[in-house]
Amino acid sequence: MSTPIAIIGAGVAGLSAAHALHAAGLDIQLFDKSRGSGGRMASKRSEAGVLDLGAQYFTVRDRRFAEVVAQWRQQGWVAQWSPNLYHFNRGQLSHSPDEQERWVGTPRMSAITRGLLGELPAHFTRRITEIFRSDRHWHLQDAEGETHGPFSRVLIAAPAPQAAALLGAAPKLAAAAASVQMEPTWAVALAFDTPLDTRVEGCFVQEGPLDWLARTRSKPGREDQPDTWVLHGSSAWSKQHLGLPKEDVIELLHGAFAELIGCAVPAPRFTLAHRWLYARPTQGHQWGALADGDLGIYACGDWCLSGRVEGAWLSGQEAARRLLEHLG
Ligand SMILES: Cc1cc2nc3c(=O)[nH]c(=O)nc-3n(C[C@H](O)[C@H](O)[C@H](O)COP(=O)(O)OP(=O)(O)OC[C@H]3O[C@@H](n4cnc5c(N)ncnc54)[C@H](O)[C@@H]3O)c2cc1C
Ligand SMILES: NC(=O)c1ccc[n+]([C@@H]2O[C@H](COP(=O)([O-])OP(=O)(O)OC[C@H]3O[C@@H](n4cnc5c(N)ncnc54)[C@H](O)[C@@H]3O)[C@@H](O)[C@H]2O)c1
Repeated sequence: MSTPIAIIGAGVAGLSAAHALHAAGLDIQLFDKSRGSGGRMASKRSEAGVLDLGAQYFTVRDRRFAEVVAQWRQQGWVAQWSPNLYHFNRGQLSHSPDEQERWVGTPRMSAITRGLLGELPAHFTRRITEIFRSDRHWHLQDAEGETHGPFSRVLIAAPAPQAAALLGAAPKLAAAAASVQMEPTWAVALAFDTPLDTRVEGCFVQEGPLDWLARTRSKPGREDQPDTWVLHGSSAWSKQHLGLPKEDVIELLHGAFAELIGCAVPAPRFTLAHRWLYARPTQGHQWGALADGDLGIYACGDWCLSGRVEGAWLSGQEAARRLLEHLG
């Protein structure tokens, strides 16, 4: 058996790379600090049903991504979501229909990464703290002090600040990753016993604390869920309120929601808040992926491209392509 390749991060980018490398006949091993796969496209099980707290949907612009999404659709992992869309601007809630195709995982966003993970070898609840070389191979150290290896190559598929911290052995790559600023997002879920009397199913919010809100049961595969809403704070508001206790975040975003939604909003029977520290890069890049073929270190993630699900998937493909190219 050949020496395997380590992939740190089992979000869309890491799993995209894992798939491409596995398909090329290479042994890979995935490591993630969380309890499961998905990263920022994870879904949380709760007493109010499954909640998509991170990525809400994705769009498709690239031909290669379109091909893979067609396969995901055939496998039953995704379906189109055509919400009744609104936008909120200058104190006005307005209907805002468009022609854009939007896709969601079914019956939850994490169905995609769960499908991609399949039977691939993965180690969860393993926060990697260091990558070091010994005997011409790479080894990983985790937060519990355990070492993993040997690996022939390492591919880091974590958000830029977390990738930068692991790229000490490749200073140029570390500097590029460290130059990427990522902004936080507070996410709040609210569940109501009585469905809200509104036609809104998704809303882009252009002022105030909120950035986006969505009605979970308007998404395919979630029709039977209670009336649950996911609200996202804007980057500016989330940054400003980064250290606020969750109860206060829920109260403030619930208040902003009640003010703009245009119908009576009773007290929710269930609430939840989640803070995404590295939610989105402040700007997109055209790097595809970062690579040092001589060292055998690669980095990928949404921050190497568009800061969206599509960008993450394409970046994983690009990292795998460059790794395979170096192998000859
Ligand atoms: C609130 C929110 C809303 C969004 N909405 C949309 C949307 O509607 N449409 C869209 O296209 N995109 C959206 N996005 C962006 C989208 O979720 C991301 O672009 C995409 O999921 C990023 O995938 P990734 O694999 O690059 O990174 P991630 O999903 O962040 O995966 C990185 C993985 O690395 C792991 N990790 C990090 N450090 C370590 C370490 N030291 N050791 C081990 N594991 C580690 C993490 O646990 C994580 O699982 C949203 C993001 C957020 C946060
Ligand atoms: N909160 C976060 O941390 C985070 C991180 C990454 C991406 N996102 C969001 O993910 C979405 C994905 O982007 P995309 O380009 O794939 O999707 P998209 O084409 O649906 O939306 C892109 C942007 O165009 C505007 N827009 C689109 N349709 C609109 C409509 N009908 N009415 C009014 N405005 C409209 C919105 O400002 C929206 O943010 C974006 O909304 C983005 O803000 C959020």
